[in-house]
Amino acid sequence: MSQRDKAPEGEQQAMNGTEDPTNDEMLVETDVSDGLSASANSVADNAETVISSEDINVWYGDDHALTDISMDIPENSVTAMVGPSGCGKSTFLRCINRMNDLIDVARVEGRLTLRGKNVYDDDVDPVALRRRVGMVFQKPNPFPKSIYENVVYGLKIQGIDADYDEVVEESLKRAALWDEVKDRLHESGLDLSGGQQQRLCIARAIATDPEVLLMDEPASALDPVATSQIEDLVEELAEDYTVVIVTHNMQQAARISDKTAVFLTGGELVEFDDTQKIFENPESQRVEDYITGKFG
Ligand SMILES: Nc1ncnc2c1ncn2[C@@H]1O[C@H](COP(=O)(O)OP(=O)(O)OP(=O)(O)O)[C@@H](O)[C@H]1O
Repeated sequence: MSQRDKAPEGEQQAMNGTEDPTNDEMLVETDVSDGLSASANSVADNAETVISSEDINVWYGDDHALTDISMDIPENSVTAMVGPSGCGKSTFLRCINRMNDLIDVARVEGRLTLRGKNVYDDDVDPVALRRRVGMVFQKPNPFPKSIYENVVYGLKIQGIDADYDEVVEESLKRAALWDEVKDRLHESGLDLSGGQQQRLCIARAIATDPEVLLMDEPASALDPVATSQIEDLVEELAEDYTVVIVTHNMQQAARISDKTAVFLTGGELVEFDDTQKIFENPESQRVEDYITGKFG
């Protein structure tokens, strides 16, 4: 790993938020197609591909975690990654912004392009890539700083000159948090509720104006009200960003995503299609069994 691949302190802290203390997989038989929202399956046929994965394989040492993953993710949409624990969803997410570079034993092969450019080319700076591809983790992980400083953190460490007041207001508004915090911007981000902290992390991720937002189970540590706020927010964010979200919650995937990728044990992408198709009429029996909770 080269020096510049190393995450700055803040990103390293953010990495610490990836452990998975919960497992809310649907283990009972259920009809999740009821959750399909009006927005599901709404990606325009001519939507441009933003991320294209071509035969991506990932190994951790000798363990083959992802096998020949190929999919095209359209712009301004929500793509959900679902599948049982350990099937490689987070690993795939981390391929998109090269977070796997930070794991010494990880090896990635294949092509993964962002607007046509292979992010694994030698001339791609992973830090610059992560500016274009923001990430939000499972556990809200604001820094022990003020709300204001949390939002401008990425801009400051990257030395980006901007009207910080404007960025803070705009980012907090986009993250649906402004009204709740506008009078306490200089209080600690750690004093917010869990749901507010997660929206602060979303504001921090969008402050650097990325094109893509990766979200690794962003609501699984939150209560139902905060979860619902995050779901509404994700749908709104897809008007401006390409959102890729990992979730264990089938109803959440059905509610908020336009495309769904179903990974199954062994790091295999079994089906990738419009969310409505996956939940109402999947091609694969294994996918049908999984989404109806016949196996976890
Ligand atoms: N840093 C790592 N070092 C070694 N093996 C890893 C590492 N991260 C993940 N793995 C392994 O890779 C496989 C895929 O893990 P990954 O976390 O991507 O799955 P997941 O589908 O996101 O799981 P979950 O839903 O439980 O978060 C698992 O077998 C896991 O043990």
